[in-house]
Amino acid sequence: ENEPPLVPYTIPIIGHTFSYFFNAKKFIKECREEYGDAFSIYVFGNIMTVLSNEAVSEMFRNHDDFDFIKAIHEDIPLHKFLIYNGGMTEEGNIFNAKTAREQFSGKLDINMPVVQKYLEIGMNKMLGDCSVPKTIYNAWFTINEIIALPVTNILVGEEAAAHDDIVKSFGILAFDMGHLLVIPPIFCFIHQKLHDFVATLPIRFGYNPVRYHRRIAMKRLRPVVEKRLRERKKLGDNYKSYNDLLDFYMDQPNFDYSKPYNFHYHVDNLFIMVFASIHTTSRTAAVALYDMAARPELVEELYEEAVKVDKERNGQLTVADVKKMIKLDSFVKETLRHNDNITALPHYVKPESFTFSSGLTIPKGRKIITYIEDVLMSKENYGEDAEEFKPFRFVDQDSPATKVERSYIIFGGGRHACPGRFFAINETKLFLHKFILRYKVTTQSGKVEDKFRIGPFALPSRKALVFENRV
Ligand code: HEM
Repeated sequence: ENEPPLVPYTIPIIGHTFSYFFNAKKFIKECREEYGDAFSIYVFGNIMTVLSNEAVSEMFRNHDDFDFIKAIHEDIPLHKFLIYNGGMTEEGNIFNAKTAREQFSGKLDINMPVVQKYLEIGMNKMLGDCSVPKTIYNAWFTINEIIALPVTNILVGEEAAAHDDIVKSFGILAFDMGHLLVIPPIFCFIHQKLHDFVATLPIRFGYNPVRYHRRIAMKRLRPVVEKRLRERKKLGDNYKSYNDLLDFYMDQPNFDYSKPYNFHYHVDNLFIMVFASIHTTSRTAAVALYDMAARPELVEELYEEAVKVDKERNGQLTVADVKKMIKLDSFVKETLRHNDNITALPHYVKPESFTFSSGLTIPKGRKIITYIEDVLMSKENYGEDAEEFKPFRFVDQDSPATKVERSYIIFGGGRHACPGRFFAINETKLFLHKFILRYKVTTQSGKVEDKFRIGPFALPSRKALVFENRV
């Protein structure tokens, strides 16, 4: 009773699947105009409730009533790959959130010099000298390799991260798992369990992308852990902690290297952080480059700001200096706002039912998804020109890219809003800062490139970017 309206459909079983998958922008917009903040559609054999504006804020305020983990496992069966820690669990997620908050975002002063040093090394390696212009298709992969280097250093320390294989492995881990996401849930038309069966078929035939990555991680991390255990024993209280996640895991009360598979458990936890931290930030940095590439006037303004901040510090920036880059911050926020996903953040209803303040009720087990485009492009919050790309929209607005607001849900909202966002934004800004000082980038076509679309979701464009040294 009193459920959000179910949008009518004509073809049984198929329902709205085609409109949602091939024409999501128009279809969801029309539904929203007709049915308001909450409505249900029938896709891939299931009813899904789409939420916007106030209904989204209510969902974030009552986050404990909504299950994100079940929705993630449905798309990527992490629990089947990460066999030693069970993938993402509620308990594990509390620990991962604490890890991101304390070890990444909470230690920016210590982490940023590491990021700075290795971004420069990564850029040298992957882009290097562009006195002869370099054309790169699908630049996300290149940016991802650059970003993987500083993050791997923060995850496992300089000694292990000196090995190219572990950096490469951490960089591509999320892409390897992402391949499985491409299996569309067509079998859900028959039954959800059939989809689960098909999605996990590669594993049944022995394909587990994590196995290869685990082998590399074990090979590179074991000698470092063993060395540190010896140091800990010898130095006792005088042991000087290393500033990396590996040492943090070694400090945990449940770390016991002598116990079989205990280290595997911690490596699986590490993989979740790899998954959460590299792919997300490299995607943001890549989209920002594509956004910059067709807007030369924007780059020149950012360049002026970059030179000013850089001169004051002779190239060695502190967190306070990164904060001073207000134009860059605004640009990064605008890039994130224009991420072009139509829907995002699927969750499942946990209690018997959930009732919104509007009186609409959804039952236990219902899948919900936010109409993120509507929230991020809301005229009410961003004005009449909400849909325009205005890079300096947030300058002097007391609205940094990290600030979670009801109209800016790129990092989620409420108690479970992304705890890694301070690290992510600082790292992205540092990447762009170093990049702008050294290079110029243009799209090969000379126009703004559209993102690469998979149904309602958007990924960085795969079109060519041309990189040149700044003279
Ligand atoms: C631009 C980059 C990033 C974006 C867009 C992003 C986005 C998000 C979003 C939307 C959520 C909330 C999911 C929900 O509502 O249930 C989230 C949660 C989370 N993110 Fe991020 N994230 C980014 C970077 C990072 C980084 C760098 C880390 C780790 C250092 C990280 C770690 C986490 C963790 C652990 C959670 C779960 C928090 C919880 O459930 O309490 N994220 N992220």
